[in-house]
Amino acid sequence: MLSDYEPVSVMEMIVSHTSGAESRPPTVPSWVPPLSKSLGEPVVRCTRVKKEYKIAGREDTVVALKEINLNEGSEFYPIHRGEFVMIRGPSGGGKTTLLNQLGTIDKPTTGTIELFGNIIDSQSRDTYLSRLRLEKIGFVFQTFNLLATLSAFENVELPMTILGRRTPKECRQRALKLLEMVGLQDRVMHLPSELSGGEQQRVTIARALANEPELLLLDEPTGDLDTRNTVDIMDLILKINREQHTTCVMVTHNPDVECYADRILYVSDGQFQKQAINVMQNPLDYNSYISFLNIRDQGANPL
Ligand SMILES: Nc1ncnc2c1ncn2[C@@H]1O[C@H](COP(=O)(O)OP(=O)(O)OP(=O)(O)O)[C@@H](O)[C@H]1O
Repeated sequence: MLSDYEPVSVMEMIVSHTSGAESRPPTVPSWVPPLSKSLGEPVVRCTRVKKEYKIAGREDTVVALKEINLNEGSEFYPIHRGEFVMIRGPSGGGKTTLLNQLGTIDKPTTGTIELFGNIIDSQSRDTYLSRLRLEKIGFVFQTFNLLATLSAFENVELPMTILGRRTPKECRQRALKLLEMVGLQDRVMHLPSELSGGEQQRVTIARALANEPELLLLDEPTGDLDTRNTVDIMDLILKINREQHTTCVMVTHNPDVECYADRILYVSDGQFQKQAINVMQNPLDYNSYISFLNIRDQGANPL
């Protein structure tokens, strides 16, 4: 579906730079510095990462990622500490496969991923990957994935108990603090089924932050939410990104939330097709966001 990543989005109207293999002007340097805010050092790199899936009962494979690069030698530069990157592109293009590689849920068939100095390749052991995941990465999915029989509080406390770096008292205190941070101090003992969709996603975010991850991976976190909750959740993610300098990588189909990212990577046919860098710096409040979308829908450039 071309419309999924062709220049129709909010970001495309406010973007300062796009690049694509076929159209890159010769003046664009191979390494483009992030423009939107002061970022830290490079923390995530991909070097010739290829992912092939074997299909049961068949000889051929599905190539979901075709030797992608996210490093200094490529026009798609590494992800920097504190950067907010979105991944967009058509269905089947390889977005979730890429997120799974960055999240150590899956290993590349060939090539290497570097995550905060840790190298991942086809030989990486599952115990090494799961430890990395527990210590460094927080996940937020579209479908919340909360444990149904545990309260909001217990869901947030659980990853800290598993990691075992805090005393039980510290785990409890931190779980309460995180639930307060996401605005759920009055819903602490509620089960997931007793919470709205937006509230459940807040619990998921609090849980993802429990072990102070360096990388927050989000797969369509607003996919099941209405516009009001989408804005609230995006504001919360942005706050975490800005205030705690947590590096965020988010897959989305929604062009209307692109304005929250520092950089958008467009993935199609298993490759990065282009990237856009946001120079607009202003998170939008709900009312300006809605009028922004209305203006956009009327076909006028809001700027
Ligand atoms: N476990 C698997 N086994 C075989 N093929 C797979 C597997 N997972 C994904 N694929 C294939 O790899 C390609 C990329 O899939 P992926 O889920 O990464 O795309 P996507 O961009 O996230 O799509 P969507 O937006 O629909 O979620 C697709 O052709 C898909 O059919």
